[in-house]
Amino acid sequence: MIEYSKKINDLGFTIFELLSEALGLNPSFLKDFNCAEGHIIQGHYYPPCSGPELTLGVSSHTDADFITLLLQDHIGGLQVLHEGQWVNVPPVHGALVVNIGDLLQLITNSKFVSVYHRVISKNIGPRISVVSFFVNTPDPIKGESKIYGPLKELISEEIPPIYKNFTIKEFLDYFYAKGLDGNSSLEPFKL
Ligand SMILES: O=C(O)CCC(=O)C(=O)O
Ligand SMILES: [Fe+2]
Repeated sequence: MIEYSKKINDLGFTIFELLSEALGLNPSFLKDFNCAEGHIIQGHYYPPCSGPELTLGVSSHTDADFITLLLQDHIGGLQVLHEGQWVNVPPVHGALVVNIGDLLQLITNSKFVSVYHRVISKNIGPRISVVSFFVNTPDPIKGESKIYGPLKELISEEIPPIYKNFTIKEFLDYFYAKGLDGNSSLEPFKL
């Protein structure tokens, strides 16, 4: 697990470099902005379900982070919302899914958009997935919480900010209080 975590960390840094370049910024920009500072790894276990049409593995949501790197096994079940339709994300051996999270949407002023996804239930399994969230968390000792908002490099008179400045604590408190209810965590942070 430690080896996996190190590799995912390095991959995350590379993806942040590519995303920074895609935004026309210095490759180290998003990393220097502490986007990869907190790395949370979760293991999910989905037992086989006798009535899969009656429930979901994980309900529709967007991730409350900058990016997510997701490893799913051969069972499948992950779906993304594309043009109003749920589309299967078939498992590809050795491949990771990269999702944009809400925090990247906020700081890029919606240049990158977080993706709604869910996991359907199946009567086969169990299904196992390992999910790595790149997020900045409040300092556990000092309690300090970084302030984020649309990057000044990406806003101008023609492209005004869509979101207000917020602390990571405010954002995460709202996300955890709201739960995965299918609504966007971005609403209260809109200007
Ligand atoms: O298990 C999966 O494939 C996805 C889980 C997920 O979306 C999440 O933990 O945020
Ligand atoms: Fe998710």
